[in-house]
Amino acid sequence: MMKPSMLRSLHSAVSRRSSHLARRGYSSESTPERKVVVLGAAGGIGQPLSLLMKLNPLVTSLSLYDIAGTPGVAADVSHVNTRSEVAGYQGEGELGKALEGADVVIIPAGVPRKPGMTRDDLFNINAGIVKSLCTAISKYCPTALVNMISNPVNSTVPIAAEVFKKAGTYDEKRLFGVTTLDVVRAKTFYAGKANVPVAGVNVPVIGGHAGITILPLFSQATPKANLDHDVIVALTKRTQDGGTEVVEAKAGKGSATLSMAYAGALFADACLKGLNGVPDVVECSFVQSNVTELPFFASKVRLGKNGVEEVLGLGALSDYEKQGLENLKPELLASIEKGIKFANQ
Ligand SMILES: NC(=O)c1ccc[n+]([C@@H]2O[C@H](COP(=O)([O-])OP(=O)(O)OC[C@H]3O[C@@H](n4cnc5c(N)ncnc54)[C@H](O)[C@@H]3O)[C@@H](O)[C@H]2O)c1
Ligand SMILES: O=C(O)C[C@H](O)C(=O)O
Repeated sequence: MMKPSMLRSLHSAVSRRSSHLARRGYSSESTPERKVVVLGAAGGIGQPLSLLMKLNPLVTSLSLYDIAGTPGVAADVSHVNTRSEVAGYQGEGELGKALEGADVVIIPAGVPRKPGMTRDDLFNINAGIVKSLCTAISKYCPTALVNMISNPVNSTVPIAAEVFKKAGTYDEKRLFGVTTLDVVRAKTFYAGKANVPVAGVNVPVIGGHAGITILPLFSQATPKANLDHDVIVALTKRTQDGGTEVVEAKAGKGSATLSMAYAGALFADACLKGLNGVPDVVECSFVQSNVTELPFFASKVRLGKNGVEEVLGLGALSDYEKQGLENLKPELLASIEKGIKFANQ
């Protein structure tokens, strides 16, 4: 028989734990049912991302779709003893069922780069894939938050917007280009140079997701460090070339998959927390925007119950960053216009 004092301390430990989880948006009593769909779930990103979403206690239903290979991935992931139910769907005939009732749809479907390619070289194949998947989203889950990972993000997000507009389902608050990997890289590289613990580092990354359109704002990085200008220039270039660094190291076997799965899981988790009403969820993302004259732009975004609650301004930029911002605009605009044109052909 447990003594009353022991019962009291057990009870207070449990309530401390539940209020800690509730603050992080994880309380099972207050957490609604959430369905997350991964399109391209059998791929290099899709598989580890599916596992990470299975580990997320905010997810109750995990739907894994691909043109092939999903029964195996779903069977494998479904044995993990966490909250969500897992279902695998394979082939276009099952896409509708995969999407129905989705709260968040994550799209890592499409081909990755090989050495020597730009992300734009993927346009011809991936634009068509994204167009058909977004057509299905507008039909089967028009109110889901869409997390676009497929490259070139600078064009695939505008393609998705046009598809949704044509279907009459476009809500700019619900469409996100996932640029979290740029933030993850900027944080890692900055922590190394500033010699600070990476867990406490924050670096906003604005613009887009390709080469010079990726603009990390190290002048706003925290904790502050007095890094020389040439170090900032090198950090900026390394962040912009982070994807290429991985593509070259993989030598023809694809691009970032594990770090991308991590970044995609972080961003989807932020979307779920926003949907669940957790306050002050802020992440960088490539969204419809009027912070510059470009129609889509990555910056800090506050996430809420309807997706984007507020697109935050850029804050103060250094002269180097101001120049970087002007330099990226023509390329980013051309990629956005290319996507819009493709979707309207
Ligand atoms: N946003 C980012 O930061 C970021 C980072 C890394 C990679 N990416 C991009 O993510 C994409 C996927 O990369 P990967 O390494 O996982 O590639 P991968 O080839 O390993 O996997 C892609 C998966 O997509 C599937 N697929 C193809 N057509 C499909 C369709 N119509 N419907 C559903 N699934 C389909 C394939 O069967 C495959 O399983 C690439 O375009 C890559 O450039 C983006
Ligand atoms: O670099 C790529 O092609 C993949 C991705 O966009 C990345 O940044 O790693």
